Amino acid sequence: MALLTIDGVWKRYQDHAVLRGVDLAVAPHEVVCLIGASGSGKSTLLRCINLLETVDDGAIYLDDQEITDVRADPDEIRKRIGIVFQAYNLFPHMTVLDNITLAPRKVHGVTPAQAEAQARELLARFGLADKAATYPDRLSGGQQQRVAIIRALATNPRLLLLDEVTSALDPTLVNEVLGVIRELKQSGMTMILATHEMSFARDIADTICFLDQGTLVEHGPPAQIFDTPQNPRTREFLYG
Ligand SMILES: Nc1ncnc2c1ncn2[C@@H]1O[C@H](COP(=O)(O)OP(=O)(O)OP(=O)(O)O)[C@@H](O)[C@H]1O
Repeated sequence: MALLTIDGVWKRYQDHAVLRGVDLAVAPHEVVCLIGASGSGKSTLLRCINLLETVDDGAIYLDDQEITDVRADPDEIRKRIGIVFQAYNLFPHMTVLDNITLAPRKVHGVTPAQAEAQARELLARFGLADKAATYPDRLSGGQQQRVAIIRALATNPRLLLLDEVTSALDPTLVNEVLGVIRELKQSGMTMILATHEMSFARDIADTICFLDQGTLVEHGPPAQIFDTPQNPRTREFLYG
């Protein structure tokens, strides 16, 4: 059974259709990478899944519950779907620990002691145990992005969405964030990533989805999409 099902999703801004009937099923523990030119709709699709955008047509299901239903509670859904952006968006006036525990405490009713214990466990797991009391501006970009990923994990999401999480980083810092993503894959986390890094996508994805002007043109295992793309638009995008 799919963990996430995207069923005929359309998104329009004014008259411009940014997503055109996207269908996709994501299995538990699957890692999906969205690739495609700038403006093809990768971020918009992630934002629709996290309910940061409303869909105009179609539906999205998480564990068979329609999350795009108007009666669904966005806060409850977002507890189950973490999202991390290119710009880490940490709160500058809060320590690392407070950034991580904020949502579990304030939105999800976890006790401060429980939230702190879990945050410290995650910090230790990702090599940042000594940064709990540090403010974001004292951290490198790679460390800030790792904290942002930990913050998204702090509500124990079923699914993690990662939108170009290495694009703002100095190349030397990219690997530490990619390492975190690899470790999450090993631990069985279901993830959907939007990325421009083809070698990373090939390395980490179970499934590559190629989006072109809002249409999911082709999807399949990395070897199939990169070595034997079936659609001429995929070939054009990958090999010019
Ligand atoms: N709030 C908005 N209002 C109007 N148009 C928007 C809005 N958000 C996105 N768009 C448009 O939707 C299209 C898809 O954008 P989106 O950011 O999803 O693409 P993307 O594939 O993630 O691009 P990139 O790789 O550059 O991040 C673009 O044409 C963009 O200009």
